[in-house]
Amino acid sequence: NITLKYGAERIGKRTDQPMQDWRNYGLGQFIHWGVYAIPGGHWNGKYYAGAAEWIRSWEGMPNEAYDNLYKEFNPKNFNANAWAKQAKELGAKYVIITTKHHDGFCLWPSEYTDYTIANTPYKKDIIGALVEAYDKQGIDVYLYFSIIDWNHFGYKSKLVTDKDRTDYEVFKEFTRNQLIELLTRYPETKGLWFDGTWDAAWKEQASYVYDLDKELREMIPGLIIGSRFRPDDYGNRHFDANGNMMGDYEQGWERKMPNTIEEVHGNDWDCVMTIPENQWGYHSDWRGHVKTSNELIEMLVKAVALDGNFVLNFGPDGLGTIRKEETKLAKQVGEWMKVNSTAIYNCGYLDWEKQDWGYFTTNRITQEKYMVVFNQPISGVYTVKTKKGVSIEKAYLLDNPGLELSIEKTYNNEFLIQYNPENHPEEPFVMVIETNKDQNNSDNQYLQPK
Ligand SMILES: C[C@@H]1N[C@@H](c2nc3ccccc3[nH]2)[C@H](O)[C@@H]1O
Repeated sequence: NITLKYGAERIGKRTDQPMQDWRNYGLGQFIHWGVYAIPGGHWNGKYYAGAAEWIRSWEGMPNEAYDNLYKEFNPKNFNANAWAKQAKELGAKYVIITTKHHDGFCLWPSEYTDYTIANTPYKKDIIGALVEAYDKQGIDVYLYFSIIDWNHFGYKSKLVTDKDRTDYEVFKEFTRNQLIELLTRYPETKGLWFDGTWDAAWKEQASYVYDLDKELREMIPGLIIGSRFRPDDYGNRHFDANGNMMGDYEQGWERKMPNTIEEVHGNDWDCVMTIPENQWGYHSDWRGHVKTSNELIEMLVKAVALDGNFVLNFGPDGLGTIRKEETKLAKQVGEWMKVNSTAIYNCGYLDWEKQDWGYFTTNRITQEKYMVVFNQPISGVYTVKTKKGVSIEKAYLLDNPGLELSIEKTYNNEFLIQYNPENHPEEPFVMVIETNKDQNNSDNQYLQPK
């Protein structure tokens, strides 16, 4: 074990209520919005192949041109209540909103820079409007904040000269001021989602970030901050030199997912996912694979089945409209959630062997168990291997509890549930299974020894 001053503040999951609420969300919405939505991945008639929110870094986009875009930012179609209502219908329990992306443009009227929404034709506080609208829908609000800030003179990716260092000190205080400003203006914030913390310059700031982390957490009790914020004494991120996670949940799953429970190391985690292959901000020409609702639902279920949260990204256009492809998917996923969210909300990992037909989830509060089916077996036989002493007493479809499914028990304690629907289901469906243990749970005030 290596002695660290700035390593993991805790081993194992946080157990307080705010974190239990976070753990039980299941589904979240990411919003990437900013001046990058104006060019939407094109400039001077040329197509930008990278992620649209990175267009400033493209040699086809002169910095001068990009840095003046804010003077035409006037999203006349922006309607925070419409976005929040759509998120409610999607079934998102929380939202993560970009306050400032790598370009440094602030969607709130920060007093620490002129590069903000206050100095655009639109003028009004976008973050304030969104926080209020999502709060009204009962959707918890988290703020995304990029440490990388291409607009600030003091931002450096690495510290070489003495001047770099003195400039960077100014940048560190600017960053601290903006974060305190955000939590002061929006005390409803439940957490911060940091990004852009991979630079060498930032990785040298263990002591400053450790103190800033503490200061921010003291401002809002229960504040939730992931692993993509602090570096340890040696510049390690996410996991310190002893392999312990820093922060409250692992933020390493950007556009990718774990496949086994071992890969999540017993930590809470989120997967943040784009609908196209790699576009967070608005790109008017999505190329490559655009995920279907069934693909997104399977990712959501896989995340929950492995004790994580799934955060689906939306990138509104330069006028504040959520594009039709995203609206369609929000509706499709939302319709599925209306019928099946019982297997998502408050659910997590069940330590039974994964089967080919799909995923197990279990409700952390009621212990009810679910089978979410993506691959219907030709045989109509759904194999379930339980733990020793656990037998399946009952199985039925979540959306048709009256139709009990037949169960066969084999000699080596496997259970074969038979289900042959007349027609091929068009989308994933959920079976509920009840075990002898569940019966005991419901009767446990009588059966357990005094
Ligand atoms: C949540 C995502 N994180 C940002 C990002 N920038 C990256 C640079 C290199 C590799 C991965 C990156 N992800 C993306 O722009 C988006 O905000």
